[in-house]
Order: sequence, then C-alpha cells, then structure tokens
Amino acid sequence: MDDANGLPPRIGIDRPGSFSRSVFHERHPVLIANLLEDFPYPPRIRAELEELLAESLDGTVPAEPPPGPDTAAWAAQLAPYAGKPWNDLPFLWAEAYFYRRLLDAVQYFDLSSPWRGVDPFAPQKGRQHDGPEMLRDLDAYAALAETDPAERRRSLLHAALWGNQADLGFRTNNLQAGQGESAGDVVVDDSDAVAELLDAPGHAPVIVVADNAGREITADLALIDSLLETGTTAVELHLKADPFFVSDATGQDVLATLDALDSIPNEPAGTLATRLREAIGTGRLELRTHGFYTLPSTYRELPADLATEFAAAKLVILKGDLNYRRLTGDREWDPATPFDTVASYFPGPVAALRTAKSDLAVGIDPARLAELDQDTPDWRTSGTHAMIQVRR
Ligand SMILES: O=P(O)(O)OC[C@@]1(O)O[C@H](CO)[C@@H](O)[C@@H]1O
Repeated sequence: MDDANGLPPRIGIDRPGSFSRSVFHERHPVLIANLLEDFPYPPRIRAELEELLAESLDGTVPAEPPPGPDTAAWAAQLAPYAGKPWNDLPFLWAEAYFYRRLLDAVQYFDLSSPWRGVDPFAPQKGRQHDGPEMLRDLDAYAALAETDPAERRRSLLHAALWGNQADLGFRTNNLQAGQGESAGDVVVDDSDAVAELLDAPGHAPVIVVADNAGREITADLALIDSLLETGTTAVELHLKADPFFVSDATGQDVLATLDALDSIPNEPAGTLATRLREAIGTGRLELRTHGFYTLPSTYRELPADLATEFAAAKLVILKGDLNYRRLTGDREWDPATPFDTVASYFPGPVAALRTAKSDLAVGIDPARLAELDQDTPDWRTSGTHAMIQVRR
C-alpha cells in the first residue's frame, strides 16, 4: 500500500517489459510518425514533435507549463513533477502530459498560427467514418430495428462496450488487421444492474462520459438514443474539449459522426442521426465538456461542479480504458479487489464499460482470474476482454 493514502502505488512507466513502458517506447514513436505522414507540417512543428518524443523517452519535465487556455491548471499539475525524469512519472500523468505537450508542438492553441485548432488526429478519426467496420456496425444496428426496445437497449449497451475496442491509440501498434473486430469475452457483466438503475423512477439525467470518436461514439450515440426511447428523461454526453489520447471524442467529432450517419446509405442510421439532432435541439441530449477531462487528474480529484452533477445523476456511465484508469486511480490493485470498494468514493451510481487495454483490473472473481491468467496471459492488454462493472 502507498503510505500517504492507503491506496496501492500508482502504475509507472519505468519497469522494463511493462505495458505502460511500451506505450512510451513503442507506441509513441509510431504515433509521431503517423502525424508527420498525415500533415505537411513545417520544419518547426516537425522538430518540436521529434523533440517532444526524445524528451519523453529519456529527458526531464520542464518547469514551464504549456501556454494555452489551461496554463494555470497545468502549472498546478506540474509543481510536483518539474525537473523529474519522465521515466519516474506515473503512467496516467505522463500520458496526459504527453498529449497536452503534443498539442503545444502542433501549435493547437497558438492564436498566431495557421495550425491553431487543427486537430492532429482528425485524419485518423475521419478514416473510421466510412470504413468497412463502421458499415458493418451500422448494418448490425439496422438489424435491431424490429427488436423490443428493452432488448435493443441491452444489445446497444454491449455494442457501446465493444465499440471501445476501436480506440485508435490502441491500434497504433497493437491489433493486427482483422483481429479484435468482434465481441470477445465479457469478464464481468453487470448489465442487469445497469438496466435496474436506468429503469429506476425519477427524471434525473443519465451522464455518459465519452471515450473515442468514430465507431465507439457511434455506438454510444445509438445507446443514448435507445436510453431516450426507453424512459430516460435526459442524457448528458460529456466530451473532451480538445484532442486527447489520439481518438478521444470532441464536440466536433460528434457533429462529424452525425454527418457520416446521414451520408451512409443505411436508412436506420439516417433516422438515428435525425432523432439525435432533434434531441440536441430540444435539450434532451446535452453535449457537455469540462477542462477536467483533459487533465491527468483521477476521479478522486473531481472538481466540485462535476462532483455535484455526478451526485445528482441517475447513473454515470464511464466509457473506455482511460476513464477506468482514472476511476481506479491507475494503481497496482489486486484484481480481486471488489469494484464497489475501489469506486466507493464516487459521488453517485457509476457504471464502467471498458475493453481491457492496460495492466489494470479490479473486481475479477479469483477463480476466473486464475483461468484467464493461465489461458490468455495477455487478456488485460489485448483489448479482447471487456467488463461492465457497476457501483450503485
Ligand atoms: O480510453 P481508451 O481509448 O479505451 O484507451 C486508452 C488507451 O489506448 O490508452 C492507453 C495507452 O495509450 C491504454 O491504457 C489504453 O489502451
């Protein structure tokens, strides 16, 4: 246990052979190479990206916060880490800081730059919109049209779960083409508890904290439409304010998804887009964002305004691996630790929907854990195993 707070130590990036270290040493070089291929960046930006990569592999953290609208928040974040080797940083903190510095390198917040506001990951996200996998997802969606609404909601909950497999940061150098494109093994499935919470009386909103753009946000939007159809009064969809972790969804990405749904020759997809636009127009679906989501903080450090909203919600649905890491603090938990215990501090009922893509796991039955570790040793990081976990 970590002395200071009675929690396990935070996962680091220093251990040779660890997944977290491979993200920096194997995945990030590919990520930077992809950016340099996708954009005709000028020499200054190219150099900044390469310098950031080199610094993150064996440099130290500078004291100056990156300039931009969130400089004050980053100044506070940097205080304990300035001057330290990147190698000594907690994984979650280091990754969030890497993505923030990447935005700085591509002049995303620079008011005097023509590159201001250009999402460096837009080409990668956009390629998902009319790809064969998306078309297949939407055919599967269309096939649900005649299903009973409660049954459809259940199917769409699982579609939203597996949509998380389509994370582009993860695909940078993990999945081979054709691998991991279908539902795999749901290690924990608390979907009945999700349904009970959704069907509880009352008009409090359901909050969906989004993860990735493309196929995942498409599945999330289909789920949200189904929530609104089955009695949920209002839904808030919480998005990233700025590009983050390659494919994390912003408001811009939601709009691009609605346009993509309209342009695909699939009638149920088109009518889904129409209903979603109406729901946004009437306020039943509210698109939201908050600076918290692009900081390295965990959900234990929720700002007061978000904590109040979460406490008042009927249910908060946290999508994806990064939200799971933030919920659990990205710590070296014994995987058998009950989810209820780990998430006990959360201000209201919470459901985590996540495909496992990092070393972290909690709430796993010990017998099942032994079986998984024996039969599929890479189950925690391969994206082939998933969980729906609930704390009421
Ligand atoms: O939140 P997501 O999209 O499900 O996953 C985020 C992710 O790609 O980022 C980390 C490595 O970059 C991994 O923990 C995880 O696989």
